[in-house]
Amino acid sequence: MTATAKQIRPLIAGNWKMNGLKSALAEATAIRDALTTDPGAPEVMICPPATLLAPLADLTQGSPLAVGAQDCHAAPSGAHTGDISAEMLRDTGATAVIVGHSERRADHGEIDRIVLGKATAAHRAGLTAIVCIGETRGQREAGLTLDVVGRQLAASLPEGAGDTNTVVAYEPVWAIGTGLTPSNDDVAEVHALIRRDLEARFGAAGSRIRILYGGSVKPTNARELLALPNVNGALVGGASLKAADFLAIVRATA
Ligand SMILES: O=C(CO)COP(=O)(O)O
Repeated sequence: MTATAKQIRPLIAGNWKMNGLKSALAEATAIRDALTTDPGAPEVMICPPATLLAPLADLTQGSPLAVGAQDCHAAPSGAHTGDISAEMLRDTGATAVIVGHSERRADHGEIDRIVLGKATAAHRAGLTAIVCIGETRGQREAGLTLDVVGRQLAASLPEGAGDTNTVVAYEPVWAIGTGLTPSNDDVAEVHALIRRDLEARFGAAGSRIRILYGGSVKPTNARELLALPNVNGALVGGASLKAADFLAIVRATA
């Protein structure tokens, strides 16, 4: 049976990217203090830079605000200067890690095989892998969106993916940080494709894996985007840096 949107608890995750000195913890504290533990409330997560993972995890311990990282190495330990393993992230108190963000795909040449290794590492360490996929502007204009997204999804998700350890984030590259978003129909079309592929590969678990939309989600457009079929939450960049904006997006799931 296909799970309905109502049965899937939405996730609103903030990706702070390379933003946030210690002073940013004040925003996280404001977010933490505004969250409720209502069963109907969405799950809420902040993914700060690695330097803030441990202090944020301390700050949010026992609260409804979860902490995620932005990247991990595929290996558990070893000679990889500057890298951080999924096990080390887990050790900070993080419970999730974003892998395959388009900025890492572009800046660090992370192809699907590398993303797959990182998602596998996340699972090995007991973290939820938030696996990002999405087309560039050129690919959309060439009519390749569904091909690209389908291919990235198939090649980036490990065999052991399920609804408790995996979240998929659809982030059209051209919508990130630009103020542009796809039309509602276009978002719904891509999310429907992702859902079909997840169900075909993972069966019942595939119907429960959360599919987030990301790319210029703001308080002004969140309610509309979050109401679309198979949109089970949002991965928020710029608007997650200010508590008031982020909380407005959290409330838009109601
Ligand atoms: O890349 C994003 C989240 O991972 C989206 O960023 P913006 O919300 O700033 O467009």
